[in-house]
Amino acid sequence: MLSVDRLSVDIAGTSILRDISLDVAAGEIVCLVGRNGAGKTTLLRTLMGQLAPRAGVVLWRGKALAGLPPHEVARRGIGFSPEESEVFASLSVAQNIAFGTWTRPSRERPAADRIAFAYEVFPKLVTYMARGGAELSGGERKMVSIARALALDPDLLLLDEPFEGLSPAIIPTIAAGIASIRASGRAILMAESNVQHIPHYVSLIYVIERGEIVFRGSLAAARADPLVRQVASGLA
Ligand SMILES: Nc1ncnc2c1ncn2[C@@H]1O[C@H](COP(=O)(O)OP(=O)(O)OP(=O)(O)O)[C@@H](O)[C@H]1O
Repeated sequence: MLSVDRLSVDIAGTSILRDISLDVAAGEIVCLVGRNGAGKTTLLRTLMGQLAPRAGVVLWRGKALAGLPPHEVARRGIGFSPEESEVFASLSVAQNIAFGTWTRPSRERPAADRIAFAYEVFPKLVTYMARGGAELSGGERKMVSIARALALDPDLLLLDEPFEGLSPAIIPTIAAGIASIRASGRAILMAESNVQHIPHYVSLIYVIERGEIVFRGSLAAARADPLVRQVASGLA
């Protein structure tokens, strides 16, 4: 479904990602693990078309994404919830979630159905619909951010550290939402710096260190790997 082949990205003349190769199959949950500054956000932003690679190929359903702007990448079925959530403070929760649905018209699934699915994933949001974006906790903002991405009906959802900075009390709610997204058959590529946050049903782990993939394997293999133990926090 998504195939990344030897992707390299420079920012302001500095090499940030080098020769990244990675695959996500339909319906799979793939986790990109690495410490802060390893390059996880840079990779997700490049996949979304927010950064241009220096070299390499990104294929989505067999077609190159090179040069497409972020809204075109989203139209092709890739959604993104950034680490900072990026909820619009001046819009209500309902407006934030509906925002942009017109950019992905679909005759099979009208916007109302896609929005309804987003509320099914995070039922608590129904009670906050009228609340302003500026009046939300970090966990509520995270739910709105993921729900907004879901309302565009992505087949692949990119989640950048969805648990980062959240209160422990809200983490199970976000984890349950991710589980229901997975149950709906959508694929997820999730960046994470803490191995304890990785769902046990993850299909594949990639570990990124200083802009390079240094490990690819199962969660059990990752937990047993001495190199992974050095670069990923949360390993017991
Ligand atoms: N706009 C930028 N200008 C210069 N350097 C940048 C820029 N964006 C990212 N970097 C650098 O690229 C490297 C990778 O950053 P990135 O944000 O991708 O890491 P990360 O793994 O997502 O970590 P974090 O969780 O801390 O965001 C870091 O060294 C960072 O300082």
